[in-house]
Amino acid sequence: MAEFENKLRKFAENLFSIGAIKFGDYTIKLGVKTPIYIDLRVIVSYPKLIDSLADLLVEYIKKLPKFDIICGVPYAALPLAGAISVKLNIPMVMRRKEAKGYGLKKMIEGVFNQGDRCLILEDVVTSGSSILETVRDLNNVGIKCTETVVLVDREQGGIANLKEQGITMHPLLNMTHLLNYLRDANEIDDALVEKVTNYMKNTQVTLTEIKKQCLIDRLRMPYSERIDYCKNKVSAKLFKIMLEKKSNLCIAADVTAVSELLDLADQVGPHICLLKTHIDILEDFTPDVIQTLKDIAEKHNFLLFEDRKFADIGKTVQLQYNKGVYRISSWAEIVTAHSVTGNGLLDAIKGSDNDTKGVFLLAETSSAGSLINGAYTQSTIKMALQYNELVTGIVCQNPLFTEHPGLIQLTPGVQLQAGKDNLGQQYNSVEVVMQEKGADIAVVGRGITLSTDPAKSAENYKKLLWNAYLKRIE
Ligand SMILES: O=c1ccn([C@@H]2O[C@H](COP(=O)(O)O)[C@@H](O)[C@H]2O)c(=O)[nH]1
Repeated sequence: MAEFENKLRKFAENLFSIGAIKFGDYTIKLGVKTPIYIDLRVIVSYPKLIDSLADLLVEYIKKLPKFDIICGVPYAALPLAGAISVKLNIPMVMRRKEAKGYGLKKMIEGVFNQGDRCLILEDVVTSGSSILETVRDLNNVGIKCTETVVLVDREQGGIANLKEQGITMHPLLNMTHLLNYLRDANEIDDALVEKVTNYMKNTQVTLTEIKKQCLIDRLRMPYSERIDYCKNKVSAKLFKIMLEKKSNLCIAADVTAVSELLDLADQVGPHICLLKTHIDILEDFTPDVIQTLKDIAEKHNFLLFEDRKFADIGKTVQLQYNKGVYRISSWAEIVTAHSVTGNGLLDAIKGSDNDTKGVFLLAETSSAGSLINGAYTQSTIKMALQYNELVTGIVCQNPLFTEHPGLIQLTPGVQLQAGKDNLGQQYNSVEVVMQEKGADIAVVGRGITLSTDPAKSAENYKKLLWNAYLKRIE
């Protein structure tokens, strides 16, 4: 025991001597001011220190509940997590910090199994928010987290905040120990110890504050809470319809006869929040179809959504949207657009008002061999955020923009079972799109339109999708 404490003292003194502990006026995460700053990122320059610290941690960790994998909170804890992983021969996973919000990039790198128990390693804890962000991303891929080992606990609320979220923190050192050890070693005086101790007592960070500033994850938020984040009026309206009808089902009404379209709309109407059309595939389209369609939409309380996938220069899109036989802007509350031609296209759709218009931007497609890459996806999300008063959401296949609960993820390529058609369309099951792929609304076409009883089939999809959503936010 005394021997272990001596090692901790030595560790504290070493940290001070390499400049990892600084006294002065600093600002840390969440805008908190501090008279002591601990920056363990410098330890990468001291391999022997990493080695001896890893030995100390291994000794400490052996007393904790068993775990299957280890994850260091980026970045300071990563080299230590690596060293411990090697010493204990326990695999490590890494949480990508920079991948947030774009591309097909996985948030968690490494090999793991669903249900694996993960020990989280963190360098310094103030409020616990970085650990909770890591836990969120690990939980999202099915990894369980209940324990975290922390090198230094600043004693500003971290332990309690983590406990509230079901995580037990095991600090190697806390601030009180650290200050005492440094004073015993004549590195700091009593006045400084008192100053830092008072500061810690007066600057406790609560879980509510953390949740307000970070930890936003649309995948875990109920639709009802996301309405307040919507900048586009149509998104808010859509969320309200979804909640009223308990439906996150969009039908892809890809039929070629007007009578079929109207019949289908009336049959599936009670079960959908959106009816998606490709209006130009109707062989007998006449403008009066639109009024009938609008009446059905009103009767069953769903929105009309033309999947036009605009992709031209702004001027042409303006004409395509407002003119021609289809006069899309006069009836479709939502349209789709590619981001490929840039802002002009959205300016064209926006026109002079955007209160009643919504756009889903395509950031990924469900088709095999798509040429869209991560950079394009990322730029599309940026564009969506820039035009957030017009953009309802994003069409994509992966859980992107999780920190933007006001945007809706629309995911096509959904059937009861995973599969594909003979022209490159790829399907995921309801559970996969809702629980793994981040869909808020699933688009189902032939899964319903080709069934013998579309109304029944739509009702079934509606229930499955809604239950999958409820499970996701549990
Ligand atoms: O990436 C995309 C974008 C749009 N779609 C459209 O969704 C439906 C899917 O119909 P299924 O019959 O369920 O395959 C269709 O209207 C597509 O144009 C998509 O599939 N993938």
